[in-house]
Amino acid sequence: MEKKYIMALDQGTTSSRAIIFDIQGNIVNTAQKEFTQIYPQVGWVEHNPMEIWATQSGVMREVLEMSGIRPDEVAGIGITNQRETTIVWDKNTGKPVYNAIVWQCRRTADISEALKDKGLEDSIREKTGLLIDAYFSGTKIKWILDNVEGAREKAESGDLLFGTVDTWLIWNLTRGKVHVTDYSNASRTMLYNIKELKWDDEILEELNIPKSMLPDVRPSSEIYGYTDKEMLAGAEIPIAGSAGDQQAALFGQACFDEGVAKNTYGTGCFMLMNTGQTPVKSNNGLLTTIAWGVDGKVEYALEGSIFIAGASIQWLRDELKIIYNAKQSEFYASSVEDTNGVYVVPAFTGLGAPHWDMYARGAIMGLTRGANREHLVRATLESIAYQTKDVLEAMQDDSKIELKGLKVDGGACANNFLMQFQADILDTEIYRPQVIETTALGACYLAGLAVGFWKSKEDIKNKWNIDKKFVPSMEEEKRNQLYRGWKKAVKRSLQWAKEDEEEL
Ligand SMILES: Nc1ncnc2c1ncn2[C@@H]1O[C@H](COP(=O)(O)OP(=O)(O)O)[C@@H](O)[C@H]1O
Ligand SMILES: O=P(O)(O)OC[C@H](O)CO
Repeated sequence: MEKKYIMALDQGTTSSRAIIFDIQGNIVNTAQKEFTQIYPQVGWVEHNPMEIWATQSGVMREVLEMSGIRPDEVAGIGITNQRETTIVWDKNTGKPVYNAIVWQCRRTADISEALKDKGLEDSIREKTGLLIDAYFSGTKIKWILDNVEGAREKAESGDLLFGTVDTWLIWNLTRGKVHVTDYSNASRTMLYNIKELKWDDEILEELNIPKSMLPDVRPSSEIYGYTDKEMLAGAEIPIAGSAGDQQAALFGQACFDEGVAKNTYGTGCFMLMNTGQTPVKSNNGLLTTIAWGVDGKVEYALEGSIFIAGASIQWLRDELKIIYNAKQSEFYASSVEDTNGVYVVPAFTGLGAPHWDMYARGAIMGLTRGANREHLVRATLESIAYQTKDVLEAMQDDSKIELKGLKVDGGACANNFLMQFQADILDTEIYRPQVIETTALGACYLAGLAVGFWKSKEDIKNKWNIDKKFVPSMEEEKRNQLYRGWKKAVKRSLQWAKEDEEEL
């Protein structure tokens, strides 16, 4: 049977998606299913790994059926995933010993603080490129081993496996035959030495994590294994690519050259800049991370992680109930000339880059008697653009590269008001591609390269097509004045929860 398609499995924080692409890199069909978010305590976030697998394998079958495509027409599967989220399972039964601890979960803040108190910040940064934070997988594994009955003994006797979501999916797709991850996902565990390309024995010892639990780390584009025969009507499809979702988006945006960056506007916002084969150390609160391992070499990126972006629009919809859907935010924001002096700082789960303040909390500043719904909606959208500016300034300073333009993707980049305001406040052109599902596209390209569906990165670069360019048109004085107001508002939100605790 002629191989005409590549399938991307995009396992995100709120939903599992399967997308089929043709040889032009166009989307043929998509199937998507949301799954349960579990909040056992304030600040804790979990997913059920079996539900992750059930939804992901379900949409994989569904997208084939709805498109009338036979599994043996698919040349390869590429995987991309929410990063850092931690799953530990028993290799004999295939059953997780605990729920997946999600990247947003703050339960290991104290384990992280303890590492900082021991003065390990510099060495961990040097080796892993990361700051010590509950965000990453390392402390989450330790929590499971310390808190789930019998887990440590089983781990020490070699019966437990750890994986980020890519690893969990590959293990299940191959029915337990393959236990691997790719460089980009390994670089988010806080256990992996991104320069020497190996699991770090000292950090493992510090966190008391047996090395036998860890997956093999492999390039982002190669055949790891094949789907089990019983899964898709006897077809054995090569699982041929894998990358964390933000790195996959960088690849899908064809940011292959040094100094080229993208920003993904989803639940959070993640800006990554390709820094080539050099890991650039940040002096401004950015992360150094592996972009991918492709063509026999590993490339790096600088990353600014913003925890709340599109999620603030969900907050307007679900909590404040002042919009019916995300799209409506554009209409309200455009119906007023400005925010009437209102600023929203959506620090609902603290602030990520470049502030890294676990104790910051959300704030609405500058309210006056005339402030209305439209102003609040506009201020919330503007906050996404301001947070991006904070990150971009840090990135330019670290890389010494002045960005000439920024490629964008993710659900919220469909908002034209937001994109124009972003161009204005950055004073930089914004390029929105025709395919904004770049995360899945990146996974598809990585798999396609491994199975020879596409020949080279050049081949892929030529497929990048623009939908719309946003050109800055704001006066410098106004831009500076608006941004000063934002900085003032952020200052007021920092350390809020901590002071509160002290007062109590
Ligand atoms: N037109 C819009 N304007 C503003 N925000 C939007 C718009 N459409 C979607 N969003 C936001 O984008 C997010 C969904 O984007 P998506 O890329 O699917 O995110 P994720 O992969 O993180 O789940 C949601 O938080 C939603 O509120
Ligand atoms: O699933 P997303 O799009 O919210 O992305 C989550 C990131 O990978 C977290 O680091």
